[in-house]
Amino acid sequence: MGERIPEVVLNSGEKIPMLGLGTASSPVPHQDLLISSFISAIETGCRHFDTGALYGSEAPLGKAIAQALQQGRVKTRDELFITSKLWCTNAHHDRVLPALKQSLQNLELDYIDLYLIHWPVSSKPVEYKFPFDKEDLLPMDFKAVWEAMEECQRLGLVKSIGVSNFSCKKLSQLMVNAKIPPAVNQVELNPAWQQRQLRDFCKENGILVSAWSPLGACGASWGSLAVMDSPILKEIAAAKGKSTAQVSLRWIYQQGVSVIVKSFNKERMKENLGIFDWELSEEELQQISQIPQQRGFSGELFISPTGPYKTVQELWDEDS
Ligand SMILES: NC(=O)C1=CN([C@@H]2O[C@H](COP(=O)(O)OP(=O)(O)OC[C@H]3O[C@@H](n4cnc5c(N)ncnc54)[C@H](OP(=O)(O)O)[C@@H]3O)[C@@H](O)[C@H]2O)C=CC1
Ligand SMILES: O=C[C@H](O)[C@@H](O)[C@@H](O)[C@H](O)C(=O)O
Repeated sequence: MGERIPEVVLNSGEKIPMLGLGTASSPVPHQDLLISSFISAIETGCRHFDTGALYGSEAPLGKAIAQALQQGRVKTRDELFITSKLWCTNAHHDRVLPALKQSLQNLELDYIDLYLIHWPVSSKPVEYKFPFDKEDLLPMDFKAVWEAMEECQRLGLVKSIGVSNFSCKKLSQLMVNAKIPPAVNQVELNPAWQQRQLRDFCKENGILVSAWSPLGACGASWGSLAVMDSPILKEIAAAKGKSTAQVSLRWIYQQGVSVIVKSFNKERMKENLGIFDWELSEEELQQISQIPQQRGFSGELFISPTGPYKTVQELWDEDS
């Protein structure tokens, strides 16, 4: 068992580990590699796993969980925190529950801990394909989709519900009719994209912000080295005898944001867990606040002349 990972209590009353293993990778590796990576993550002490209908990692994660329980690496399923996400094609009132049941079947689980609306956009309920055809993009009926998400929680199939890639404005629109507030908003967040306005808004509304691409997705086609090559982060890392990745992950955690970091390498998994027994000083935090800000994932994928968002400004609402 590695470093004890701190937990916080969500507005649902459920606890969430403040660091989780991201499982998205493109292309999707062989299922056996994914299963062994997830077993390794459990061995290093990771208990929070982030997947989604989009990722192709639900089934191997389910197999890794079953193996870990059978091998006694975790005593009960309740020790784990499993997040999955509703994809755009199923972001329609009557398709939410069937989509969740499909994810539960893939994961071989009776419930998941957190279910997120993946993007604030629906698409025609055609057979799943990715990349999707932009003419299939549709406005999301926040009220109807969120009512269906709330029903999933009331049925006990999910412990907490939330969103991903929602701006302050879109969160406000969703919360107008919400009977259950979103517990989490999972967004791109790292020292090169600090999302201060969104963090302040979510804190005021009791919503936990969770950071995706905390290392700038340095391995993804659309990712960047803005984090891993940051002179400020590298200088702080050298002075503290930590890695640049650890400084980035620690900075995120020290903002009260949970971290979803992907690594399929056991040594780097261990490295990423080593962020809870030291801290960044006020001076170091001040230095990091000076890092030039640039969103990594533009969201162009969801922009269409016939879609709900015709510009990235309409998607992100100028959050910074
Ligand atoms: N809600 C959403 O829309 C989105 C959610 N996500 C979630 O967030 C997760 C993490 O974000 P992701 O975009 O994957 O990118 P990350 O910022 O987590 O970076 C992952 C990359 O960093 C490498 N890496 C990991 N640890 C280290 C380290 N200590 N030192 C150097 N390199 C390291 C990994 O390589 P290696 O594996 O070889 O270690 C991988 O190539 C995703 O897997 C997914 O679960 C991601 C994007 C969007
Ligand atoms: O949607 C497809 C795009 O790759 C982008 O959405 C992904 O980064 C996805 O959000 C994820 O969760 O990894």
